[in-house]
Amino acid sequence: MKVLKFGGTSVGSAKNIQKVREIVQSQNDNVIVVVSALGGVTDLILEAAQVAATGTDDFGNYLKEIKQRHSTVVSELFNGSGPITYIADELLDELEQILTGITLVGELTPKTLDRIAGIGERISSHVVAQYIPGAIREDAAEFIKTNSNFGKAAVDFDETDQLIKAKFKDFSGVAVVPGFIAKNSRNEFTTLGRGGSDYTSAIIAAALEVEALEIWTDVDGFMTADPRVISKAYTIPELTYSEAMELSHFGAKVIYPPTILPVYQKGIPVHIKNTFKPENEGTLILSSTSDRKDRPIKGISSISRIALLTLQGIGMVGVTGISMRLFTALAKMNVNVILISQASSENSISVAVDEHAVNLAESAIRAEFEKEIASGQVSKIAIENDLSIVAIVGENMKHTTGIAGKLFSTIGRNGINIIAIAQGASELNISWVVKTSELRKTLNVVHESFFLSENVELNVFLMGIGTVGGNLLQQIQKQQQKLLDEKHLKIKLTGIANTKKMIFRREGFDIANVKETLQASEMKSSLQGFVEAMKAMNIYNSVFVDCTASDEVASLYKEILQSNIAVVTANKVAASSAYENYTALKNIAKQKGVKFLFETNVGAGLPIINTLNDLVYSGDRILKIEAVLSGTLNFIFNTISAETPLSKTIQMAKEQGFSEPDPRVDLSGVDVARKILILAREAGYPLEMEDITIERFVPASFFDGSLDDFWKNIPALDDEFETKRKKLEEENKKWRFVARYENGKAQIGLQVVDSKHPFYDLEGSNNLVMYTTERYNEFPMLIKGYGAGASVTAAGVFADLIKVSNI
Ligand SMILES: NC(=O)c1ccc[n+]([C@@H]2O[C@H](COP(=O)([O-])OP(=O)(O)OC[C@H]3O[C@@H](n4cnc5c(N)ncnc54)[C@H](O)[C@@H]3O)[C@@H](O)[C@H]2O)c1
Ligand SMILES: N[C@@H](CCO)C(=O)O
Repeated sequence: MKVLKFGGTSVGSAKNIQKVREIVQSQNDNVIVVVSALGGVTDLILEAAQVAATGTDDFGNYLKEIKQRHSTVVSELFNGSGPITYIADELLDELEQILTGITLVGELTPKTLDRIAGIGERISSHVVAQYIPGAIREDAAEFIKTNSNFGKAAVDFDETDQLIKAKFKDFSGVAVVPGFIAKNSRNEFTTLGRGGSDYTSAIIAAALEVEALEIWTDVDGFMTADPRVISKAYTIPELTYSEAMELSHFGAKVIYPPTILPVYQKGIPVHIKNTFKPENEGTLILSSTSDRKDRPIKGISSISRIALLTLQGIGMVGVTGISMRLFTALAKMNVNVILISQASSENSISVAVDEHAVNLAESAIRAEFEKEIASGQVSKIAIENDLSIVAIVGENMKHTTGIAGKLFSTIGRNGINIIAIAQGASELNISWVVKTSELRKTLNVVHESFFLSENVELNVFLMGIGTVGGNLLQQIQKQQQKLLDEKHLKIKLTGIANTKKMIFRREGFDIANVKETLQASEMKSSLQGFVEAMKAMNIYNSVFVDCTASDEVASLYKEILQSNIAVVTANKVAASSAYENYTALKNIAKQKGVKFLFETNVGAGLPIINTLNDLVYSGDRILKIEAVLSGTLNFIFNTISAETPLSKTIQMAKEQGFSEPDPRVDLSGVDVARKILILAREAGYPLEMEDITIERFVPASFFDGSLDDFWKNIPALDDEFETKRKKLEEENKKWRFVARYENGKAQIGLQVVDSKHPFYDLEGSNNLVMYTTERYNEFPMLIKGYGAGASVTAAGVFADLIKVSNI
């Protein structure tokens, strides 16, 4: 035998009741069907009663709607005829009479309310019983017996179990039973509390020790998190009774928590199923589950509209009875305590309560501790509003180390402040309090970090869509699906700006037409505006990508990192700024637990900085760096010829995307100076730009004036360079612009190399770096390859981005 319970939505319309019939008829077993009232009817009855209690007869509108709901369903299912019409009318007349009575006396007692609260179930059970061929209706009030705590009566299990067993002793077929209602020993109607139909079904299931209890509802079962917040939330296939209980308490309103106890005691499996998608597996609740041990967390639940009350005072330390008095005071006022946190110092106790109860709770505590407040033993009763409680639940957390560590470091890394924490020794649940404004981010972060989300999300805010930024967009677009399919990494472009416009979208932009979207945007670009928008969006796993060459943009990193947003940058300005600023950025990143990555600052996509870091972190010491670090200059010296003069090669380097937006930065040696400075710093040497000796090969006068002046004047150097070039060619030598670091000193300049020199054969825009280290001593380590260009640089930025995601 099985017990099937159908909720309000499942019996909410004629169409839905047809589905219920299909489900019941598809069972190859005897079934007891427990039903709720038609969706929304119980609320209407309760509201009508409240209105009636004001002494007016304004309940008419509610009554009309209640009657309308039932008559629509009855007429659609039974063509408006048959015995059901009389039964429904009779019960609705009973409701009307009692509501009229309430109006006359102008008072509503809990007992009277219970007299009518279950009328919806009484009607719906008749409707369903008559609609399923061969089904009989049984009245729950005859066999579920309670005390007289109207509104939430306690079940007398001894009597109830006996009555249920007697009632269904030789039962076969289909019986339909109203949920929620019961009677006391005086034969008066009582109710089992809201959500009580679940409870009814569990009481019957437990008494008869049935094979299974199925709760049919309008969702697919317990989800890993609230699907309205986490789009990636999915149905949890199996839960233990304790896990289901915890998740229900913390806001997952799939099942009414007391339901669990009777079935848990008898070890009866509970299956949560969706009436509207019966083919889905749903959630199975059992004594022990067969799920994966590598996922210690089953689900995340949350409750909003929480207030935290903190009772504080040095005078509380070591004094017994404080907690007892606190909780007794709250209990007396019927204030439900949702979370408790007390530090071992005992100088404060925090309790989380429903926001609506906070004033009541505060006055109860003030009254209780009046004397201690007056004497200063209790120094403060602090109240914080607009909070939420989040809880992770999972039996596999027990004795698994590192969960709390991972949880709180992930939350911290995303800049979310934790206000209070509670974990019971059962290790089944860790709960913590955050500001409600941080709730969405918290749920996302936790869902993702415990692999409850199938995909890791990376939210990208890109500034600058020129040569590198533009190419990066193309690469992300091309690779997006593959990363999602194979690496479960979802890269979302959530913000983008050029110098004119900026746009933001939490759900991410379609990269295929993001440039058009940006152009059509009305939002003017503003640096501070961009940062403020990122902060306001407050999305977890956010990364700011700088593909500009701007000083102003680089000056934003501090604030960005401080907001727990990672920074990936192709722009060398920050890492080559004052040493103090460079270290400050690194420290903020470290302190906040977010990444600050700039691999493309040296050698474009070549792994020059990462390799250096690996050497240093593994205990090697960098003794000497010799390198060709300018793609532009190497290209120029490889391209210059009798037909292609210096000025032309500079233009070509610009056109091919090798040079800086302003090529004077390359020609002046500034770009290379920045690079050797960054390498020296990453090698552990605190160098400043002034410490670098720069030997220029283009006279300073060419860098005075505007960029236009530069382009106009530069051909004046062509002849001189051609003469020198010819001579070099005859000697079979080449120019290389070389950077060197050794013994705390760095210098850069033009060098003539012969064919034996390792830099001689460095083609095109290639770069080459030689690290002489303690380990790579006799034969230095060499890294060589394209040192500039849109696609390789964008690829390097992309690689840094992927590193941020930690996949
Ligand atoms: N091109 C390369 O081979 C290469 C290699 C390594 C590193 N880099 C670095 O990458 C960065 C970009 O280089 P690029 O070649 O793409 O230059 P680019 O001139 O093609 O693109 C830079 C873009 O940034 C935009 N920009 C500038 N200031 C801005 C602001 N305040 N707000 C929004 N957008 C702004 C510009 O409008 C431009 O579109 C530079 O820092 C450069 O040093 C380039
Ligand atoms: N302008 C730079 C780009 C790479 O950093 C170069 O030519 O090397």
